[in-house]
Amino acid sequence: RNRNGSGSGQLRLPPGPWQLPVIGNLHQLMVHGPLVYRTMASMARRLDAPLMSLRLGEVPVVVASSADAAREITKTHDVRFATRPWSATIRVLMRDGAGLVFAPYGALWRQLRKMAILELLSARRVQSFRHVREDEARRLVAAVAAERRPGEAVNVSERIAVFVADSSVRMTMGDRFKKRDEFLESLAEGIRISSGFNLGDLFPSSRLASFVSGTTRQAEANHRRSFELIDCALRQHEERRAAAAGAGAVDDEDLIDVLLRIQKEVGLEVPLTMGNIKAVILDLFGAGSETSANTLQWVMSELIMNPSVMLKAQAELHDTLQGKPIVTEDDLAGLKYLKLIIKETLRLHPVVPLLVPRECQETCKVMGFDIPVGTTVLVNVWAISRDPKYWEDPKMFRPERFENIHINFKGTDFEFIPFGAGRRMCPGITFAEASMELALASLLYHFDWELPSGFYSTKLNMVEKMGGTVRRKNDLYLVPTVRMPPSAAP
Ligand code: HEM
Repeated sequence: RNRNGSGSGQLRLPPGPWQLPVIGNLHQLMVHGPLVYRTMASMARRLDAPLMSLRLGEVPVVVASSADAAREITKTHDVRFATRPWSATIRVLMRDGAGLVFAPYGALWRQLRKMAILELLSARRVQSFRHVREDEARRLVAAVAAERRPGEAVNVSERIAVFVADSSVRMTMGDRFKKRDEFLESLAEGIRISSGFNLGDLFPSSRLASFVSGTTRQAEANHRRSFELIDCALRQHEERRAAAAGAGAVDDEDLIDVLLRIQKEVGLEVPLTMGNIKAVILDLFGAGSETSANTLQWVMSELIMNPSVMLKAQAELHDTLQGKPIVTEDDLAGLKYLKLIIKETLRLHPVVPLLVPRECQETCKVMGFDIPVGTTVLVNVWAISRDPKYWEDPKMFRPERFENIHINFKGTDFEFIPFGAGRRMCPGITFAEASMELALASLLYHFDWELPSGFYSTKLNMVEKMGGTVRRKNDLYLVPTVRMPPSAAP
């Protein structure tokens, strides 16, 4: 074990594995491939270190891997860890103004956060988009039915991603976006390059400037492209509004309307620039789409491997709907088992497994160790929610485990925080739940699902891929059989 960290003086840092000069612990992480949350979990277990020090290139990192450590970081010392590290990449991506996800802790972040909680992602706002989700869920089942050939598989991953993307775009700009595919591509790249594991960000002061400038160039190109596409979305939005006003039509506010209205309000503590507005729009997609879509893909993967769970969920749906032609959001409240399935999936497959990185703003003591100012702090939610200390048979997919206990993901039960906790916790839970529940209920109500012939559920490939979020490495292909014909839908 080391007492690492150059210049740490007499500080008592959390224990960590041996470090090499220059690269620190990168070699131990990289040797096991890109699923770093898994490698970090086994390192922390081996060292019995709920708080563990690492150095990734030049970046000092502390990883919290127990419920107590997570509570200390996100609750007890909340304010000290309430800012995000700004790498060279993030600086480029935020050049025209920060959004909510990366805004440094301070007045701008507070204002954006308040706007998100009270206006953009409030329960009332989420409710106001009900018709969009119901309409997109109908399209989802219609698309599966149309694509289906007897005995042939449908790309479920793709259908789910399209459902989530189209609903998000419509809630944001009131309509489909003509450049949706380009936009999603640029967004996925932005998420990947901002995740902090590229060489330029790990060696910010390096003289080997080529990879630093390579990273910066890539970030610059991505930033330019994303902002051009947002400009395009804003223009399309304006044209639509003008046409609607001309026709005397009155529409619900979409999220762009809300943002532009708030921008004009007097008395804002910090003026909102168009740069901030565009960054928030990007945030809503970046933080909301891949996360919800990937979670749904993991749900469907687990259901295929656990057919008795799928049958139980379908039985609940049929009992609740009593032959109604489609699932509506009124039906969701009665679907208790379906909600447990989503909960259990968030436990086994937290798609943001290390939370979004925090940075220590002020040297402080946590669990008897010193965390120096400037340290990047990660919370290994993946490790915590599979730890046998808190979970019986942690690797088993068993939604029933949540039946008689009051553990929830709302940020107070630290053994289960897939959305984080404290001031920086995800503000999009209600938004995410609404689309995930409706899409899942619709897929299970209208179809039975099987693996293509020759595949066995116990052999389903569950290999993960880490981009900005954790997704399936291979798209999920399943064979649907119609159970309740979507054509019966109005
Ligand atoms: C299954 C779906 C989702 C998961 C698992 C998830 C998870 C997370 C996590 C782990 C964080 C970091 C929390 C922390 O640092 O403690 C976060 C932050 C955030 N999420 Fe989500 N999220 C989801 C869906 C959404 C949706 C649908 C939206 C909005 C449309 C959203 C918006 C945000 C924003 C804006 C932040 C940054 C908050 C801040 O820094 O103050 N998320 N999310």
